Amino acid sequence: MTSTNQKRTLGEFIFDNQSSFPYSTGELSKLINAIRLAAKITNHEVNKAGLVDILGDAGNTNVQGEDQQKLDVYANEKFIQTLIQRGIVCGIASEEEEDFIAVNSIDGNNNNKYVVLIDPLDGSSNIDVNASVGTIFSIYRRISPLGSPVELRDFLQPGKNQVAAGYIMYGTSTMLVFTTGNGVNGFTLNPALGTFYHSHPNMKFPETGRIYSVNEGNYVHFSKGIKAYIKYCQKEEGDRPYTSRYIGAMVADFHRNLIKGGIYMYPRIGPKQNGKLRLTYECNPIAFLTEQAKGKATTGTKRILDIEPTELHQREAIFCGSVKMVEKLEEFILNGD
Ligand SMILES: O=P(O)(O)OC[C@H]1O[C@](O)(COP(=O)(O)O)[C@@H](O)[C@@H]1O
Ligand SMILES: [Mg+2]
Ligand SMILES: [Mg+2]
Repeated sequence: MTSTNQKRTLGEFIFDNQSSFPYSTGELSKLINAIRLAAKITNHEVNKAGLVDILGDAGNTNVQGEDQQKLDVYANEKFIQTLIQRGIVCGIASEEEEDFIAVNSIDGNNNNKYVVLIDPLDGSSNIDVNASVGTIFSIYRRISPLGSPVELRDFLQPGKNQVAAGYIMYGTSTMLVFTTGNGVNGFTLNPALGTFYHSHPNMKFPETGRIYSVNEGNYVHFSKGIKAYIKYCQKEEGDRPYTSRYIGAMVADFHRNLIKGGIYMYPRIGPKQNGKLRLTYECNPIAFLTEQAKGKATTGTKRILDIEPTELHQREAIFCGSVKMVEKLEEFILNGD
């Protein structure tokens, strides 16, 4: 077992891999370093959530009509502040902000190339019960001309245009997992040293698995095909029944399935709603990681990364994980719905 010191740090990894980053001029490295810093600041508060006045409701609702938790607001502020203070992005969009935020470069111009979309605190319903939560981020190169103010279209690009994406998981340990289009790597924070170490190189989904993750409390609202797939998972046959695991934070359910093999599902809930998860800062970054880890991410009928977003906070159904399990689900949807 290589000791901590023998493992590369995240900073070293970014430095060593900078030349493989798309359009590498160092700006993306600085941006990932800023996300690393905001992650540590947020982690510090998450870890002592019960001791400081950061549990519970913040008393406002966000653009989704959801009650904001104090930690949603805190994480949102810390990530936005850290990115703005470093003047390395031209725009930020967040689950907790109705509109995107235009950011000038340090010299006051609009010369920065990247926009960032974030879900500052994923799994908000887990905060008060001390269960795992996360942060999700997605990075694009702007399409509007350099030197001009950032535009909405810079944030509404299809997921396949992402140059980087990742998440931070605040769980039994704190990890940062990300991709820049060259595979997926995971880093674990050594809290004593405040340093992320390269603990999980080249993460890949097992081709198949025995874990399915879905809120079965919504079962009555699921389509025939999805109900049939869940029954298939529960049937005593071959290597089934599979195990049902649902932490209630997409980041944590995804992370477990990435390591063990499995499928995460958040389907449409009845005719009206288009699923719960948001395309631009939840589904797209998780889908990019999934494909980079040799898994599959779909709406059930369409590749998530091919969807052309039309709204900043639009919702999409998502099924992602081990390729064989997602393909089996698609089969049931094709035959059942
Ligand atoms: O309680 P439900 O409906 O199963 O929803 C849980 C899902 O909603 C989310 O909490 C949505 O994310 P936020 O907490 O960022 O709003 C996911 O992390 C999780 O998988
Ligand atoms: Mg979320
Ligand atoms: Mg959130």
